Amino acid sequence: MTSTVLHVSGVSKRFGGLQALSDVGIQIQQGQVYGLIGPNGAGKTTFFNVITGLYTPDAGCFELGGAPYTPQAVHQVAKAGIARTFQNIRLFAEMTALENVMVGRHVRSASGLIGAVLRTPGFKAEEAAIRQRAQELLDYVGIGKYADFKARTLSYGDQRRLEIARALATDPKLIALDEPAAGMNATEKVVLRELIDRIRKDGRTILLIEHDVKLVMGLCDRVTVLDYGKQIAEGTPYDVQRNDKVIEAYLGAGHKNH
Ligand SMILES: Nc1ncnc2c1ncn2[C@@H]1O[C@H](COP(=O)(O)OP(=O)(O)OP(=O)(O)O)[C@@H](O)[C@H]1O
Repeated sequence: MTSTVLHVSGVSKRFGGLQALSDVGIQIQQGQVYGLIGPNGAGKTTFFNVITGLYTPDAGCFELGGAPYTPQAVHQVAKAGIARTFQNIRLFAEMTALENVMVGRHVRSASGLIGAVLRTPGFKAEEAAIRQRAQELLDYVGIGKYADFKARTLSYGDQRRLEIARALATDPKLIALDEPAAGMNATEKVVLRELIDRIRKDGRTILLIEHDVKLVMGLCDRVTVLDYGKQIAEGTPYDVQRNDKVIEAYLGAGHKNH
């Protein structure tokens, strides 16, 4: 039986005179990789930012895990169960890879800030468990041997994998990846694809914005295509690729062909 992890409908967002999103909706089922594609400026990042609480929409209904969900402050979004990565990697550059993942895990910690400041026994035990889990996640994404390296010293591809480990550390209902393959070379993309596939096989649900259409088509169960803020197609990669509006949006005048 499938269950809906994220149900979003009627999302609109205007920036001054620009309608960046008009009545956009998606439904993501448990265990799916769901792709969001579209030419430059189509509204993908805006949609992502609305779902993850960075932008307040002008309209829209949201349900996460079957319950009403209001994407407001970013930390509330993480607590509600959506973890995201960013187009421009956002790691704590001077912290180690392990510490970066531990920060993600603290979203779920019980002893909280007071426990951390007072270093209560409960906090220390929890800290050890968080450390162990963080190491497991680094191993899982394939960079366990870099646990003690500062994040800024890792290669681009490894930094992206570290971001994914940090997102997984929050035990999210949905993991939202914003252009995870951006700037990667062909070999790194293959490794990334394997990793996303593995995350899916382990029962996680993924929303993916990606410019690399080949990657999206190879990975996703369903895809939504945006163009000028409108949803021009939704369906399986097979169907979407053959949709006339999609072909026009990607190849038509005024758009850069990806
Ligand atoms: N904070 C903002 N203020 C004003 N306009 C914005 C803002 N964010 C996005 N826009 C505009 O909204 C439109 C959609 O942009 P968005 O970044 O969501 O597109 P995108 O599909 O993610 O593009 P890209 O593929 O280039 O990342 C663009 O015309 C953009 O200039």
